[in-house]
Amino acid sequence: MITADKRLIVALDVNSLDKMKQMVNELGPSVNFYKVGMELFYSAGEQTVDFLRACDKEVFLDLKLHDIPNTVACSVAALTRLGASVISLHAAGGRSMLAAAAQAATEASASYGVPRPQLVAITALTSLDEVEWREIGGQLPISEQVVKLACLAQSAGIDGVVASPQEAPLIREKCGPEFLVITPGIRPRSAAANDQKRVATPADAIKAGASRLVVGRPITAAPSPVQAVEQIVKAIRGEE
Ligand SMILES: O=C(O)c1cc(=O)[nH]c(=O)n1[C@@H]1O[C@H](COP(=O)(O)O)[C@@H](O)[C@H]1O
Repeated sequence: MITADKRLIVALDVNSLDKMKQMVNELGPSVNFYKVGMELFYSAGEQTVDFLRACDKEVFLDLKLHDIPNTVACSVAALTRLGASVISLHAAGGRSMLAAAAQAATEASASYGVPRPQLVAITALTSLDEVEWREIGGQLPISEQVVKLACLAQSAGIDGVVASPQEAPLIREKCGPEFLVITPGIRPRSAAANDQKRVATPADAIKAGASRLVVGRPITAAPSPVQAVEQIVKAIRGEE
């Protein structure tokens, strides 16, 4: 079995603790970073994060917070207690919301005695293409809007963004080498796109400047999830 690579985050998009445990046990030491998103968290709650932490796995808690600054700050404080390494919120919540969240993460981590989670801002969902983007009022091309939101998030004290690999080079150029760029919309050449529109292969996402790749169905729905992980990790390492 291949050694784990923290640049791969596997999305555990299942609806029960049992199904989650089954996938984590199947993947074993080949994966050390998992994403708990809305489906799993709303189905099984905090015990999902507790289980992963007990297995020594890192967690990206992807609840995509988007509300007024006070509500998001208090939610970030509550979630910080769980010990996730990364928490997501929407860049479209605006500067005050982003700054309040960043401050809450710092204060809550000190008061709970846990490491400060990194906050990442959702820019434009990878399921959107230019047509749907204009339909919701997008004025700039998606790539320009994503970079604009990335710069806003960075200047408000946010640690990184979630964007498609297609925008990663522009974000890197504007926000520098330290800024976290997490890219879903990852599809190995043989995998179905499903509902994703702005996609790239694992190798291309890394070349584009992504720090970490989020991959769900190409692994979890594969005939052999372990083999799918091996292929993706090799691609990330430039060994394919
Ligand atoms: O925040 C995310 O992780 C996210 C943002 C985005 O723009 N697009 C996106 O697909 N995601 C998540 O990334 C995962 C992608 O899953 P697959 O399409 O199955 O690989 C899902 O859990 C989505 O919720």
